[in-house]
Amino acid sequence: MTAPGARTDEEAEDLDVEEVLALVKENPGAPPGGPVPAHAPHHGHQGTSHRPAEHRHRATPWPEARTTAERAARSGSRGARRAPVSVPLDAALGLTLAAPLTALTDLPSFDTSAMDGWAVAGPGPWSVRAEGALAGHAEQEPLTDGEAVRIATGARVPPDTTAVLRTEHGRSDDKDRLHATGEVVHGQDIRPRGQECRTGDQLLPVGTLVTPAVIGLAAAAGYDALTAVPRPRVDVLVLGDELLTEGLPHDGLIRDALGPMLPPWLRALGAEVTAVRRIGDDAEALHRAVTTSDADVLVTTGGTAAGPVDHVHPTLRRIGAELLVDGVKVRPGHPMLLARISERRFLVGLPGNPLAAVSGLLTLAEPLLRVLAARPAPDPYALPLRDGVHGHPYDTRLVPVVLRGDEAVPLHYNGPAMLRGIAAADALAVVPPGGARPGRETELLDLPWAAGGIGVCFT
Ligand SMILES: Nc1nc2c(c(=O)[nH]1)N[C@H]1C(S)=C(S)[C@@H](COP(=O)(O)OP(=O)(O)OC[C@H]3O[C@@H](n4cnc5c(N)ncnc54)[C@H](O)[C@@H]3O)O[C@H]1N2
Ligand code: MOO
Repeated sequence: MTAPGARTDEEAEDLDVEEVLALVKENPGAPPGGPVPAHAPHHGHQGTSHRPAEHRHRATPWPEARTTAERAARSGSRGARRAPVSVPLDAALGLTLAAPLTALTDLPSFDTSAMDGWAVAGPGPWSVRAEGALAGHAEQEPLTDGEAVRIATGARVPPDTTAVLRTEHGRSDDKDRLHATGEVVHGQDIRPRGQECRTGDQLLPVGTLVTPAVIGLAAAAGYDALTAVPRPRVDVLVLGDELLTEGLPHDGLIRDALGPMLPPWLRALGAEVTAVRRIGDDAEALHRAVTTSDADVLVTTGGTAAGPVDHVHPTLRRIGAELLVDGVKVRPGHPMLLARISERRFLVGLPGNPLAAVSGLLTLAEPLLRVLAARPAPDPYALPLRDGVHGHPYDTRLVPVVLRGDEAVPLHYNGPAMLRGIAAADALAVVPPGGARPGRETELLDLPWAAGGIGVCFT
């Protein structure tokens, strides 16, 4: 039973963000307490008040939406993942190993000098051979006791070498005999064959993300190509008649922010972007684009809500797609959706409001693409919020933050239609329903260019 004056869940879901903020301020008992950053107010249609009640109740809680997206990518006999392929080293950055990296050679593959100096045999002084040993050159004759040869770092040490004497630790007398200026330890500055690995040793397991260092190790270990999970192919379909691809906004037309933003972001999430198509608000063109694409994942932008030209739901119904997520209890971005359009193909519907699209990207596309690309899940982490953040009563909020020391600082300009906050952000804070007080530990979603910065996002 509902207490007099209290709002029911359904009524509260009907609140738009401005109303929710007002409600929190009016009620001193409601969290969060303390000062609240002056978030820019949200304008336009924020709420679900225009949507039919049965639609609202299908909205999935935010954490569950993410696990649904992961599960969808895993379902089926071998999951929806593409079969492993052999990829040349220079194209493998950001992929995941589908076979262990096993050494094809000993490393080093021969006994090597670790320093520039002389290879020596037995105790000094030594007579020095006329011809030196350079890296990459033919093997030298064995040394005999009392003999030395000039040697470069990385050169093969001649057979029967007992030590390498660094240039700075040797001097020649007037008869051109070489003396050590200090103690010479047997084996010093020789890298023995197989010191790092033997042929057949496993260097890295299946599932390793291919970083620049992995590419370097693979090359050193004899590989020309790697067996890897290919990037899932993604077509981006940008909906909306109001969008310009260049110049200044005019006459009610605005610049398309998502067409330029999504491809590099999707690549950072492990995808290969195979096409970016501008569809307009044309149901037939959307149907054609969806049914003729052979991408693994279609990402649409806009057209997810219930307006007269919102064609995503009708198109999914027309092709008999299975809606796995139809609305998420998250602000911004709640009309986002995930559908299975055939056994191994998916459609992620991102809302048109740009920050709402980012929210959909990180809530649905990130887990889906991560599993399809066989990337490891990032370790969840949390930091205290420096300032309190108002929450929605029932929905999670994603709020751009910068990381300063051990704190996350919420940014202004976090309205659904704004990119100003996220463009300056290091991460998105996951603010639970009800909000967060200053100092509260809050889960953070890293942005791909902020996390470790290995640059896979820019490939
Ligand atoms: N009756 C309802 N109206 C709205 C609801 C609702 O539940 N019922 N939800 C609101 C929320 S929340 C959001 S978010 C938006 C989502 O709308 P759509 O996904 O249908 O997107 P559009 O209507 O096409 O566009 C919304 C907004 O975003 C601008 N936009 C679209 N594409 C781009 C782009 N590529 N670059 C920059 N800006 C873009 C577009 O011009 C609109 O201003 O719906 C609310 N309404
Ligand atoms: O306002 Mo809507 O929550 O998705 O951006």
